[in-house]
Amino acid sequence: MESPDSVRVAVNIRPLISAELLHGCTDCITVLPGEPQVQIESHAFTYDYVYGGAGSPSFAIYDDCVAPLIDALFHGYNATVLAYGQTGSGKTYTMGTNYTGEGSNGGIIPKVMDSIFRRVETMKHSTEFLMRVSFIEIFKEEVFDLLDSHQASLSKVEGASLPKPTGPGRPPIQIREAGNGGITLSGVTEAEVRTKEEMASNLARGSLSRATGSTNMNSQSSRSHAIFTISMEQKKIASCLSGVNDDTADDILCAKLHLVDLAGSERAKRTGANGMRFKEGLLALGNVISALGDEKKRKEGGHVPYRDSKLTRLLQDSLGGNSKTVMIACVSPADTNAEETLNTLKYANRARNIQNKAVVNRDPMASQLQAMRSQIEQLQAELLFYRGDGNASFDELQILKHKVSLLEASNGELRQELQERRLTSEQLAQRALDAQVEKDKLVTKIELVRNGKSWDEIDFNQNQDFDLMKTYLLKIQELEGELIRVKSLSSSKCKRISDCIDEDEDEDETSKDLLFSSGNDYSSSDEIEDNEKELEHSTLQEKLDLELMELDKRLEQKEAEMKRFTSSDTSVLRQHYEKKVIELELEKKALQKEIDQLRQNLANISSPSDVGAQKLREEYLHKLNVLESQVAELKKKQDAQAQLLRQKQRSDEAAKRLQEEIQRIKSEKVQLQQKIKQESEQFRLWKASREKEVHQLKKEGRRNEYEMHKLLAQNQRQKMVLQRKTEEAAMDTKRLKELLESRKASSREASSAGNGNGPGVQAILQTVEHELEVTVRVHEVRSEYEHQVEERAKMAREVSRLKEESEILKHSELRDYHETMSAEARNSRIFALENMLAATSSTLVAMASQLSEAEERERTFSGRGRWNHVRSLGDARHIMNHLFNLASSSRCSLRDKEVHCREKDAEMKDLNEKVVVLSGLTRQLAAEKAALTREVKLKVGFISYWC
Ligand SMILES: Nc1ncnc2c1ncn2[C@@H]1O[C@H](COP(=O)(O)OP(=O)(O)OP(=O)(O)O)[C@@H](O)[C@H]1O
Repeated sequence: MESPDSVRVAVNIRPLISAELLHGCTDCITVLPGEPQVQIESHAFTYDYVYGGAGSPSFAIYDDCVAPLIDALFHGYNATVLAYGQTGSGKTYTMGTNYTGEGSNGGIIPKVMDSIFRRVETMKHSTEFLMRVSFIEIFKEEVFDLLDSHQASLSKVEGASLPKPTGPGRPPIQIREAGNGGITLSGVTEAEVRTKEEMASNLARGSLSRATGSTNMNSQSSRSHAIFTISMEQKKIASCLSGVNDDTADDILCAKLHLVDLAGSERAKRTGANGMRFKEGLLALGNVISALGDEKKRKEGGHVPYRDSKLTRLLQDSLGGNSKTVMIACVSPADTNAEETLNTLKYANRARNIQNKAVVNRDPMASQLQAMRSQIEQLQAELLFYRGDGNASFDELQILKHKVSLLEASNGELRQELQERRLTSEQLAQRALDAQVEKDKLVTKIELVRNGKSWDEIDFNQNQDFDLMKTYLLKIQELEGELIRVKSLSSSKCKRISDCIDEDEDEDETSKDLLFSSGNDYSSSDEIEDNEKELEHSTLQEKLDLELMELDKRLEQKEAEMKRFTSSDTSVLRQHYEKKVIELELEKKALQKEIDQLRQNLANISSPSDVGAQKLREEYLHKLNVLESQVAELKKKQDAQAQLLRQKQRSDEAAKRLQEEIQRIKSEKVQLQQKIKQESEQFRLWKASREKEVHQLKKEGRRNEYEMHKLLAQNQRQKMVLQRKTEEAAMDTKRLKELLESRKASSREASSAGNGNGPGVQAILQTVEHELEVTVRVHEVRSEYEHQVEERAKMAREVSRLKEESEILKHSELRDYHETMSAEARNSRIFALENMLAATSSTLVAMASQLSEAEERERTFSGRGRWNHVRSLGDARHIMNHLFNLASSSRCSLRDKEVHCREKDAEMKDLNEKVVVLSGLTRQLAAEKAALTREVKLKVGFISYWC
């Protein structure tokens, strides 16, 4: 009978209300005519149904979406209608939660009531119906019973910030998980209703007690999540069963329809609804929808955080469970609400991916009930027997005795099992504690990393951690094995005790085996710390859930036992037996008295020879015999009654013991629930801190990347400058060599032409010209070399600074690296470096211009016009002498220059080596950064995977 049903999603767009029109709001939602598609801004979404705007009229919601659910309800399926949306978007209006019973306000709930009772009316000849309603609200993460008579006096809460009364007058309802995995509310009022009017009055009564307040957007805003539940049990009437399949003849179909009106989903700030904790429920609902809506996670069987809030626990069956569900996303078309509307639409879109698995809810206890009924009948027959004065045998009494002994035996077994469970529970608690200790250690380690411990130190501890992980995983496996053992033990016992084990258990076992095998797979893999932690948490949660389920099952069994004890109204029975014993006693006394009287009469008969007296005597003796046998009979009866009374007393004591055990199980359960709550809270905190940490690491990673890019670019620039300078230095050296060569040649020429005139003078002039050029060049080269020396010194400084930087980057801790002061210092250093580079470039530019000037001068000197300035030979000689002097001094300086050149070459070599070292460091840094980024990505991946 199982079939996967997607959650169907409808969007209801209400018209602009007068307040919005007054504010000049415009419609920002477009509905594609004839298509269930809405468009807002640049986003388009497709749903199962769209109402309002250009879509279908709103009144059609019931026929399209809800009527099929009513059909399903009558066929034994659970169903849910859930209204979601921001405040003032029309949830209450659409659901009709504030229906008072008069007329029809067009909402879904009045139509549901109408439809159910019309249908019941047509089926009443063939089917018996038992209908109950409950109405609860979730306010500040507590569940309250809106139909509880204590609450009748509660008035509406004025203003969203006023708290509702709590305490003894308004006790919160506890959520309990039934053995079959269903959720029940212990002690909630389930009012039996027979007519539509009765149902409506319950709804109106509950609505009056609901928490409402005034917000900026809705004067009558619901500040709590309300769930109106209609439970329906139906059974075919025996006389109408001819021809009906025997298997289903005794079926009792029990189904529930939840009508959910959630509180507004908007951000509290905008509406002024501060201090409300319904957000927690909505947030958890969003997480549940995300987890169920994500196909990948669903296929992988990821953890669905139902336990994060009361709302999600209560809607556990409606979302991804045994229910047919329709979600109605209510939106306002006003452009001022566009952002919230978009959020609602996204939320609703995700909900469409949720797959439910609705099954027909046949009462699993129907057969057991039948057995109990026959037991009651049998007991009643027994009672009749003892009330009457028939002489029937004591077979029934023997049967009763046998039953009591059976019950006592089963009770003993249960007690033993309970003891075992208690032991297991203690062991589990111990293990949970151990896990917590390990967790704390890991958290401390993370803290150490964050607080600046170097990677080397962490690496040093890595082996230890790995061992820790291994022991940890071993523990988990051990725990899982034990759980399987306990579960199999429990199921075999249950089989023996009550013969009522579901097929579901096998399914559970299979799924658990799967879980364990996946756990083993996992343990064999070498995952990172976060993954381990998340898995550990979900395994622990699942284990605790299983524990809780087991306890619930146990509790149910005990309660059923208890019911069996109490079903045959023991006090009445006891009173009857006691009365009977007294009656028998009285009767016995009366008979005894009669016997005594007869004996006296017998003794008074004086003459035994008298025939009359003889006859009378015989008559008396006969009567005496009869009476004595009657007394004996009565005595027997009295003994039997007394035995029965003792038996009853024993069973009363057994019931008392059972009651105590129930109490103990209950308190254990409460403890377990608290433990689960604590565990999930701790995990939530851990997760939040991890997320924060990852966020910081990401930020740091980005900063590192930026720094790296900057340093790399700088390094590249420096390399280029260095290369250029090296080339220039090589060029200069070459040019210097050429100059030296030409100077040598000119001196040779000068010495060979020293004795002649004419051409000799010309040669001298040529020499002078050469000398001049040489001088100019020498000057230029000198200045150039001076610049070079300066530049190289600067470069050397830069290189050593860069090296320092690299050292800092390599060894400094992440935290220091990201402190603002440190970043500022780095920035200023980089800025200084850049300035220096700029200065070097400008020097080079200046040098280039100087060079071009020198070349220009050279050109001028080599031109004809220069000869006009050398008027006489004397001048020329004078100049020549001067030049000779200059040449000799320049020769010396050239030698110096050569030495300098060699020195510079050595320096250049040094510099090149440093550059190589620097590049190595840069590569190392890049590798470290890549590793860091990989780690961050990995962590982000895992966190998003577990979210
Ligand atoms: N389809 C509709 N047609 C006309 N008016 C509507 C419609 N839906 C809602 N309204 C009006 O909008 C206002 C807000 O509606 P309602 O109280 O149902 O919102 P809500 O979503 O339940 O708000 P809250 O979350 O604050 O309880 C009411 O005045 C209601 O009459």
